[in-house]
Parts: sequence; C-alpha cells; structure tokens
Amino acid sequence: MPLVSMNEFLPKAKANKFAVGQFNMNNLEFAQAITEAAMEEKSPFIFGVSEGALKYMGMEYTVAIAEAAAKKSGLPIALHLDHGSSFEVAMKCIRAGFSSVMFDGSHYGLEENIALTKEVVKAARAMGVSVEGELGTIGGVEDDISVDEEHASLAKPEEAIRFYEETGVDCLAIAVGTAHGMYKGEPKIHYDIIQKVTDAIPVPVVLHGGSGVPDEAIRLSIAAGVGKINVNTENQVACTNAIREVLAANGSVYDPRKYLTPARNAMKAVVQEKIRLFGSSNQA
Ligand SMILES: O=C(O)C[C@@H](O)[C@H](O)C(=O)COP(=O)(O)O
Ligand SMILES: [Zn+2]
Repeated sequence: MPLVSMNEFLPKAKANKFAVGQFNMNNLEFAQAITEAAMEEKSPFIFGVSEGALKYMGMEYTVAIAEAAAKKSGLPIALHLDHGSSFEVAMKCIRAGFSSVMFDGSHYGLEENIALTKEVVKAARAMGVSVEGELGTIGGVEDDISVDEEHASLAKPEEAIRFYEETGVDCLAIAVGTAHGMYKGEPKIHYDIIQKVTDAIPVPVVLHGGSGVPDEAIRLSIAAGVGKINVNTENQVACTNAIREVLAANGSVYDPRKYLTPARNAMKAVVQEKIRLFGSSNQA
C-alpha cells in the first residue's frame, strides 16, 4: 500500500471517537518498532518527522523507510512533516513524497498564521496531501527549541473556529494545556476548549505533547474530540533506558544490534499500549 493522506483515517476517527497516533520517527529502529506495533494492532498511524529529524535522517532515507513500512505492513500510514516552519519546507517534503504536512504558524499573529496556512493548504490539497495547522503556543521542548510555561498560551475557541473556517485544514492542533517532553506534575488539560472547538468544526483536534499524559486524561480528551495524538518523548526515553540497561550490565558490548534490539522492543511496547489506549486497534 502506498503512503496515504491523513484523510484516509481522520474522518473515521472523528466519527467513531478514537484517535490515531502520530509517532515520531527518529531513525530506522523507531520506524520498525512503530510499524510492528501497528501491524499487531491492525491500526492506522502517522509517522511524524520534525525538521530536526529530517536533517538527521536525510530526506531520501526518511521517505524510503516510510514507503517500505507502508509496503511491508499494508496499513494506511501517513508520512507527516511535524511542526513545519515554512511554505518552502512543506513543499520540499511534498515533492519528496510526504503524504501530509503540518504548517506551524503558531508563533505568528492570528492574521498571518491564517494567511500562511491557507497558502500551504491550497498547494497541498492540489496534490492530495493533508494539512495540520496550529493555534496557541504549546509549552516544553520541541525539536530542541524550548518554550517555557510562561510563554505557552492556550488557544481561544472562537479564534480556532475562525482559523478552521478560513484555512480549511484537515486537523487542528490547539494549545489546551499539554506540553512537549515529560511533565513534572500532571498536565491540566482544558477539555472545555477541545469540546467547544470540536462541536463547531468538522475535523479533529490534535493533541501535541502526548508523552506522560495520564491514561484517563487521554480518554477524556478523545471523548471531547481529539482525533490525533502526538507521541515522541516516551519512545525516546524507552529507547535510551533500554540501551543504558544493556551497557550498564555489560560494558564490553560493541555490536549495536545487542542494544538496539532491546531498544526497539521497548519502543514497540510503548506504541502498542498507546494504540490500545487511543482506540485505533482494528481500525486499519
Ligand atoms: O519534539 C518533536 O520533535 C516532536 C513533537 O513536537 C511532537 O509534535 C509532539 O507533540 C510529541 O510530544 P511529546 O510526546 O511530548 O514528545
Ligand atoms: Zn508537537
């Protein structure tokens, strides 16, 4: 199966109240772990690739790995640019084979964010590629760039509704209290904002910063209208902890397969648990 746009599964997610996981791809082992977990769960999923990860893996390898995963699994998989910073980056990804892009204009004023996102939607739609937009500022560390809680700001429902109406994005990330990276305490999620936006627009709300959010908070977010959830840090932590454990037990190991296999298994377990929690098992 070729890579698909998020519109292959997000409308179904919104209608049937489940969420599709965006699991960030940082290297081959991440891609294998995510794909194996999704195959066992028969779940659609999204490979999220940040600009930093793209620089690390290289465009050709990234697209080739995602295409190989789609071909091997037969699952509906979207290859999605995560937090794309410009029209140019989005177009470069689409030309290389990405089936979905996020344009993150959240650091611009509302008018400029709308205008820039509209341009991306117009170009992407012509090529059958789905688009995610973002409104409000999500706290934490995203692709090595840190936004402290003081500068994080919640999305305003009326602005989010207007943003959707004017841009026509396929899903909308809004700041509702989650943050990128692990939490010190528990995140305070504003379900009322999710619900107000969900009731007024036909596309799902996206929850960024999915790592470390308690299961019940995830369930309540999905019930309020979240249809796509991004997870990266939990996989990074699982991967690195597994490697640390192997090397701590045997410092003379030098074959990467000896520590990357447990790392891959640990990430697969994380993804499988998330897929079950999100309710997307057997939705492929
Ligand atoms: O940091 C990245 O490279 C990706 C994240 O921004 C992703 O979009 C996301 O929201 C995942 O959040 P996390 O699970 O808290 O890492
Ligand atoms: Zn994010």
